[in-house]
Amino acid sequence: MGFTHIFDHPLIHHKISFLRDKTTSTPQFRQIVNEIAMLMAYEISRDFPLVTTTVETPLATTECKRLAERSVVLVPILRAGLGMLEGFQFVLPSASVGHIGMARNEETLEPEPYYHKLPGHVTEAHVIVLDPMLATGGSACNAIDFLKSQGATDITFAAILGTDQGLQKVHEAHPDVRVYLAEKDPVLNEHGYIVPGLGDAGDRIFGTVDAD
Ligand SMILES: O=P(O)(O)OC[C@H]1O[C@H](OP(=O)(O)OP(=O)(O)O)[C@H](O)[C@@H]1O
Ligand SMILES: O=c1cc[nH]c(=O)[nH]1
Ligand SMILES: [Mg+2]
Repeated sequence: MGFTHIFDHPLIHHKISFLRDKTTSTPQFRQIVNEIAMLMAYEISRDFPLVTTTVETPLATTECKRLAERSVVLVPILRAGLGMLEGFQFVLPSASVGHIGMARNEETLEPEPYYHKLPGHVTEAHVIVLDPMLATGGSACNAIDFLKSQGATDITFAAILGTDQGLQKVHEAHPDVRVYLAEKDPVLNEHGYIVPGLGDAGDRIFGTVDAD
């Protein structure tokens, strides 16, 4: 089994309770998704490598530690993954951003990719894939397959809610990929939705709950 980290932190539990609440408005939902993303970024970056640099303070010359340039690429899976992007960028402002567009077919639950744009240095960087929902794991695996086909070797997947089914699928296909979940839920329903979950993350982030 690959690496899984499930957060157990009061701030994260508190914030997720508002995401689950069906009365939470779209602006609030979007704000809270980004707040959780920011907290996740803090933990995910715990082991990031540092380079030494020389800095002139107002008083002296000193050696400091900084993250290497171009060392992180954030890859939100459209649409819902975009909801986590600002939170990660707040903590990692120098990270480049790649995009993968993917929509799950509502009948088959199979992911259908429709767009991709990645920076060239995805091959050397630590790639963090963002998507609030890890349900069957199909979208995550498809995105990771694509990233590896483009030369990515160092990949982390960050989701707010996930299931055992999704985790198992990712770890079986990609045992080298680290998975971070803010919380884990017990089941998927017959439509592939996480239960109790929070509904359709993309629709709640972008205000399209009433779309066709
Ligand atoms: O683990 P899976 O079973 O593949 O399901 C998870 C996927 O479903 C949702 O996207 P959706 O297809 O609703 O697209 P959207 O982000 O445009 O709403 C979610 O954001 C994941 O990408
Ligand atoms: O519960 C779910 C499952 C997949 N995608 C979502 O947005 N929500
Ligand atoms: Mg959706």
